[in-house]
Amino acid sequence: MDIAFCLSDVTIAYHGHPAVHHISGDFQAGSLTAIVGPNGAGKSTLLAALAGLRRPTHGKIERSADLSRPGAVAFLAQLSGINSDFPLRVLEVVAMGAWPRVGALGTVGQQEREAIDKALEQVGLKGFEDRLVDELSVGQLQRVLFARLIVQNAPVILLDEPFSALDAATTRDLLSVVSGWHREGRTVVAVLHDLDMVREHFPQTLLIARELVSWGETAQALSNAHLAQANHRSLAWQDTASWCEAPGVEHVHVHASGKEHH
Ligand SMILES: Nc1ncnc2c1ncn2[C@@H]1O[C@H](COP(=O)(O)OP(=O)(O)OP(=O)(O)O)[C@@H](O)[C@H]1O
Repeated sequence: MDIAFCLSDVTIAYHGHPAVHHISGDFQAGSLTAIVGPNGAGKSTLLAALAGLRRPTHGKIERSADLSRPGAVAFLAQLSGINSDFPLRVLEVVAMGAWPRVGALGTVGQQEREAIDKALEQVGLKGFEDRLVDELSVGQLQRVLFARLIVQNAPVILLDEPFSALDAATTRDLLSVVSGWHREGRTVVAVLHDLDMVREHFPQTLLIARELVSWGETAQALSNAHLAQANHRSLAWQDTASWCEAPGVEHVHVHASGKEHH
């Protein structure tokens, strides 16, 4: 089977403190994977690195060759609202998904317009085209951002906590979009906290607690032993930060007192 991302000994540090530590493994093309772990486990950091927004401090992430074209890896950051000094309408935000094909200054043609209409219908927002996005509810905004992802039509889609703060109906609708992407053979990776949802809808799971705890079929990856191990590690880093022996990572040891020791 083809590999979408190959991680070799990936460490990502902020100011010398490793947030992701020595992760190795592959994301198979066409897989649907949940990234799970305690708060501060490095999930968002790892996802941002897959998106190419963060460079590993040590080790490397190789992408399959077909993912080098612009827009081939779609990324949805944690929901935080859209900040803009000028009013953006739903249609304009969804049309941004077509930018990798038409360019920032290009015109959206008939074919793209049809894709936008179809995407809005799929997320239940037909008729919302002219609404201002900063007047939408959190759930409606997330539907708009999913419509943008549908229009982008990327082979790889990365989602950071896509269902947090959403009601049951919105979650169900957007989960079915994710399942559809999986059926279409796209590679989907999502950071999630709801383990029941992961067990029901995500065949693969990567459990991280700064270091890799488990990665594989969800039932196995989320065994009680693995979850206990992840919790144990998170308690440990709340006490003292771990050392990183990777070259290029400054050795800083932070004690519970907050004092740094180099
Ligand atoms: N931009 C940054 N600068 C410095 N430290 C950061 C930055 N982003 C994250 N960190 C630190 O890296 C560690 C991992 O953070 P990250 O957000 O990746 O974890 P997470 O597993 O996604 O957490 P959560 O479940 O709470 O969202 C944390 O200790 C965090 O404080």
